[in-house]
Amino acid sequence: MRPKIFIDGEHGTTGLQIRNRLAGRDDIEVISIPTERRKEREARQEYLQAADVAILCLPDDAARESVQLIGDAGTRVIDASTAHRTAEGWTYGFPEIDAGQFAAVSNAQFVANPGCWPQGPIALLRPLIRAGLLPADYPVTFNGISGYSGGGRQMIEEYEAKGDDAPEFLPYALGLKHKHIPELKTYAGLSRDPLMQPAVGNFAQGMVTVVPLQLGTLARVPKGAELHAAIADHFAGLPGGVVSVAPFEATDRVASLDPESHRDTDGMTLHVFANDNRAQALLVAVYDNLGKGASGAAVQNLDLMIGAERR
Ligand SMILES: NC(=O)C1=CN([C@@H]2O[C@H](COP(=O)(O)OP(=O)(O)OC[C@H]3O[C@@H](n4cnc5c(N)ncnc54)[C@H](OP(=O)(O)O)[C@@H]3O)[C@@H](O)[C@H]2O)C=CC1
Ligand SMILES: CC(=O)N[C@@H](CCC(=O)OP(=O)(O)O)C(=O)O
Repeated sequence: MRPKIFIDGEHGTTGLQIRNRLAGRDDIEVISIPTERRKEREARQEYLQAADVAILCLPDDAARESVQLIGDAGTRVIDASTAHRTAEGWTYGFPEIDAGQFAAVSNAQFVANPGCWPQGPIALLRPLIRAGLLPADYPVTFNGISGYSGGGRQMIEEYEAKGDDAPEFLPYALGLKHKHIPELKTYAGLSRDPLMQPAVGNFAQGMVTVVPLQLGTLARVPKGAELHAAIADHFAGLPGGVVSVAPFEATDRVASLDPESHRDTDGMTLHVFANDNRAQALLVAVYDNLGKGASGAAVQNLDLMIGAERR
């Protein structure tokens, strides 16, 4: 029997991208709610309970409601929203954070798909903290830029209406309380709240996240090559081949840091740049906010949960 997959919110930005990625697959059956009934509780409950795996591509409150509507039907869930990322009983759907996380996702009933922003900094910082090269209480700041599809249908409509008149680069979350901070802190292994400074650009898809490090403040100052080796060692040999680590290089410009360079891919590329004389380093992650940042990650988690070959 092919597993039945229901995408709750399949007409939204993340949902549509998941549907496109699943189109043409004959190992699963995607069940779709009639468009006009997509917000009716009873109809959603019927589909949520009939599915083997439900993928929630909804605002946080609606995602919580979906879990409640499933009740004890046994449906497995991948939630793309922020609602359950640090919640008890949920498995964090970023399999590459630990070798054992692939099996944890495969066996989980409830998988919280990661947020687009935290994924890059988590991939970069967690191996360094684990290796003892950065202390857990390091005062992390990170900045970055995302395509406007990160803001969902509403932001896409706003940017597309303005066209060239939309701002090229717009910092936001200036209240310093972005909803992704707890997730980043938890899975990077930090003991203090990181300072997050995101921006949105006038392009649809793609993102770059940058963590600058002032290493001179540490009791033992690691060299850039050590940081790179720790990150590269962590990701070497992990299944899936989704996260790759670029060679360590002394350079001022790298064309592949273009946030759109990973558009429509599910991969993530990590870079380390450093000036050892200054005891400074930059950790950089490049990916598609709708690829590894959302829909690509959801399909990767689905494949682990249903035991499908990675495509
Ligand atoms: N876009 C991105 O890069 C990322 C998004 N996410 C998360 O994924 C989730 C979906 O985001 P995104 O796809 O961008 O958002 P969109 O606004 O593009 O899509 C949300 C969808 O949910 C539908 N919806 C809203 N309320 C309900 C409800 N009560 N019942 C059923 N359907 C409902 C909307 O329908 P309608 O439009 O008709 O109101 C819409 O189709 C969010 O939690 C978001 O934070 C996570 C990582 C990255
Ligand atoms: C450009 C933009 O507005 N981006 C969104 C990213 C949303 C997202 O990643 O959604 P989750 O919180 O469900 O992960 C933001 O910063 O809120």
